[in-house]
Amino acid sequence: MHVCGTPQLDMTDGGRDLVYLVTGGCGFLGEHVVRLLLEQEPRLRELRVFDLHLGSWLEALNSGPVQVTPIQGDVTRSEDVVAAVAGADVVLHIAGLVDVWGLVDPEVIYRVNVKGTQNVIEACVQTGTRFLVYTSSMEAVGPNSKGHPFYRGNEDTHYEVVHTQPYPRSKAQAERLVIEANGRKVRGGLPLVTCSLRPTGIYGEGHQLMLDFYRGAQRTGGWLFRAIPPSVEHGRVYAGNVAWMHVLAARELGSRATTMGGQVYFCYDNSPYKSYEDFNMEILGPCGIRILGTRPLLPYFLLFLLATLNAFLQWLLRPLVVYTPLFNPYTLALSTTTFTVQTDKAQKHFGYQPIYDWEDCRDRTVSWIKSRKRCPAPLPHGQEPKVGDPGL
Ligand SMILES: NC(=O)C1=CN([C@@H]2O[C@H](COP(=O)(O)OP(=O)(O)OC[C@H]3O[C@@H](n4cnc5c(N)ncnc54)[C@H](O)[C@@H]3O)[C@@H](O)[C@H]2O)C=CC1
Ligand SMILES: C[C@@H](CO)CCC[C@@H](C)[C@H]1CC[C@H]2[C@@H]3[C@H](O)CC4=CC(=O)CC[C@]4(C)[C@H]3CC[C@]12C
Repeated sequence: MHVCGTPQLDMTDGGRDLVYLVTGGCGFLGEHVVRLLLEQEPRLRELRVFDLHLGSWLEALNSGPVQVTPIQGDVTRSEDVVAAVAGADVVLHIAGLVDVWGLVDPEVIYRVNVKGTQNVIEACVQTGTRFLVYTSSMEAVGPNSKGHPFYRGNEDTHYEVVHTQPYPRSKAQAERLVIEANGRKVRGGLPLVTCSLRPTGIYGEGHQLMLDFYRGAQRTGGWLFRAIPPSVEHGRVYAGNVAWMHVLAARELGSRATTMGGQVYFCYDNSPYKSYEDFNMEILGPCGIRILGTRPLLPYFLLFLLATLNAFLQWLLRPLVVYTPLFNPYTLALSTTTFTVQTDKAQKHFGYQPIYDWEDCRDRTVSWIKSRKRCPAPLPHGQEPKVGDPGL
C-alpha cells in the first residue's frame, strides 16, 4: 500500500507533455523507474528506454497513453547517446556497470561509468536538454579503503573519501562530473540543471543477488552461515522508493532549480538498520531460510584469508576462466564496515517521502523471491541474466 497518494504536480510549464529518457532502463533499478514513471508521471508523452540489452517486457508497456520507445545503444558511444537525448526534456542516467567482483576490466568500468556519463552530459549540452538526474551510489562516498565507519551520516557529514577499487572510484568521478556540469549553458543558452542521487544497497523485486542468496541457502538445506557481526549496520533501500526519488527529483528539478541544481541526495526510506545478513534475513526468513549462529561462525582473520585466497585464485585463473567468488577482500571490507545514512535533505529540498512503507517493501520482495522458479546454477557474481525475463 502506498504511504501517500499521487502528489501534486508542478504545472508551471503549462502542462506541456514531456519526453523522458532513462538510460539503463532495463536493469534492476531501471525497470522500477520505467514502470513508476508510467504510473506516476501523467505529463509523459514519450518515455525513451535506452539500454545495451533491451528487455522483451518493454513491448507490453505500449498499451497505455505514453509512447514507450526502446533504444538499443551504448553510453560509451557518443553518437548513440546524442541520438537518444535529442528532443528529450529530462534524462535519468541510470546506466552503469556494477562490479565489485573483478568480472569486468577496470578500464571498461571507467569507460562505461565515467566516459559514459560524460557522453550524457555533452549530449544534453549539445542538444539543449536541460534536466539531468544521475544515479550515483553510497559507494561514491564510502566505505573508504581505511575501513572508517559512516554511522547514520548525511550529505554534510565529513568523511575521508579514499577509493582504491574501480567501481566506487568510477561512481565518485561520474558524480563529480554531473555536479560540476550544473549551470553549463546548453544549446539555446539556458543552464543545465543536474542532481545526483546516492542509493545505499538497493533491494527489491529483480534483485539478482538476493535471489542468489536464497538459492544458495536452498542448496545447504535452507541454512545461511553467519559471517558478519550483527553490530555492523549496512544501509539498504527499497528499489521502489529509490525509483520514486528519481521520479520526483526529475519532476521538481525545473521549478526548484536554484535549490536542487548541483546537489547530491542520499536515497533512503524506512528499511531497518541492520547488518547485511540480518537485513537479508528479514526477506529470506519468510521464504523459509534460517541463519546459523548469533555471531560469525568463523573468526575475521579466517574470512580475510579466504577472501585473499579467492583474490589469488582469480588472478591465477584469469587467463583461463573468469572466477568471481562472492567473497573478496573488497566485498569482505564492504560488508563488515558500517555504512548507514540518516537524512531528510531530499524531503526538505523537493518533498520526497518514501511511497512504500517497510512492511510493503519487505512483502513485495518476499513475494517476488517466492515467485521465482528454480533455475540452474547461479551466474558468476555481477552477471545478470539478459534473457529479457522481466525481473519484476
Ligand atoms: N544495485 C545497487 O545496490 C545499487 C546500484 N546503484 C547504481 O544504480 C544504477 C543501476 O544499478 P543496477 O540496476 O543495480 O544495475 P543493473 O546492472 O541491473 O542495471 C544497469 C543497466 O545499465 C545497462 N548498461 C550497462 N552498460 C551499459 C552501456 N555501456 N550502455 C547502455 N546501457 C548499459 C545494463 O544493460 C543494465 O540494464 C547503477 O548506476 C549503479 O551504480 C547505486 C547504488 C546501489
Ligand atoms: C557475508 C556474505 C554472505 O552473507 C555477504 C556478502 C555481501 C556482499 C556481497 C554485499 C555487502 C555489501 C554489498 C554492496 C553494498 O550494498 C554497496 C553497493 C553499492 C552499489 O552501488 C552496487 C552494489 C554494492 C557494491 C553492494 C554489492 C554487494 C555487497 C558487497
